[in-house]
Amino acid sequence: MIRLEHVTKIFSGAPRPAVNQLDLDIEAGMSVAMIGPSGCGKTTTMRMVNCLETPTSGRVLVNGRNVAETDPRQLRRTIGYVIQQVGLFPHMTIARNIATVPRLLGWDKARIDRRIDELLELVSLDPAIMRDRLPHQLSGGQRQRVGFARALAADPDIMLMDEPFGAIDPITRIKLQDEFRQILKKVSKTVVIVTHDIDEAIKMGDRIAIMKDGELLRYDAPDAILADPGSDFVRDFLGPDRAIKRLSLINVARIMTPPRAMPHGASISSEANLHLALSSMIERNLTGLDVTAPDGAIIGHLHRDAILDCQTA
Ligand SMILES: Nc1ncnc2c1ncn2[C@@H]1O[C@H](COP(=O)(O)OP(=O)(O)OP(=O)(O)O)[C@@H](O)[C@H]1O
Repeated sequence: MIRLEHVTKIFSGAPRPAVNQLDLDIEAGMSVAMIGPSGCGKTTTMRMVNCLETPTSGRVLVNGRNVAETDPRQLRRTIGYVIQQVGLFPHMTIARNIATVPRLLGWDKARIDRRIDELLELVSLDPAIMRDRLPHQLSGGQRQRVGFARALAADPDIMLMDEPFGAIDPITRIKLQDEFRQILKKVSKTVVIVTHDIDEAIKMGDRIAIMKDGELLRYDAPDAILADPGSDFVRDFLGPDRAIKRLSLINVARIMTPPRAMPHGASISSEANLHLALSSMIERNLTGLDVTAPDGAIIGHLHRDAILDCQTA
């Protein structure tokens, strides 16, 4: 777990602290999305966790140990770090890039080779095609997958991700968010992700930390924040469509009712969210949809009114 205790960071010559008296507890296995206006201290906070910045005062604890008393190189080997521009070594093959930390840890060649293939498959890249390529021979989305695989290589407990999808086109971005979230849940990592995108924060975070001027303004589950922003700043930050945003947190399966005798003829997956379901109904001018299981079988029915009722629940 990660704990920040009264952490303040003042850069020399700066008129005010970049991070001011920050207290934050992140339980093991939890994903936290940090969001806030540019310059509010998100990246500085994250960089203090892996010792790339040192707090002016206060303590940062990782798994109970004060990072100031830990060897920074050793610490960073136990923390995966993914950044926007990926930072792959340009003259090294994809395989060697992924092998960076395992090599530092002295793993034997066979173990490293197995891990490279396993990780490439995990991020949906074909090892036979990708292993020997150089970073410039990959698309931006593929490079981001490799950066993510590299960060996971030595199976760290913690993953720090600073705008990991910032440079990716919107369609690939949504796909990567879905995939990375699934992978991170499967391998149960503690995750801190910095983002500018509130939809990304809602999707990726079990909790959202909203910062302003170096201070933590709100730290709560996405649904709790969307249901009750608590301040004008947070309300404005979430945007005027927060009721619709809330729908993206609820799966169709949660409110579907048994299948109708007469199917609608238009369907949606039980794993889709209500935002998508409502959008699909509006687009097709329908009041309901059949709900299907992954094998295509109709397992339920979703009425538009049930979605609207959800908002008041
Ligand atoms: N190395 C540094 N030296 C001096 N000031 C810095 C340094 N790094 C960051 N700052 C300042 O600290 C404040 C917080 O910066 P930080 O990068 O943490 O913000 P952020 O919330 O991540 O911003 P953005 O969303 O634009 O990336 C800013 O005012 C920034 O100018």
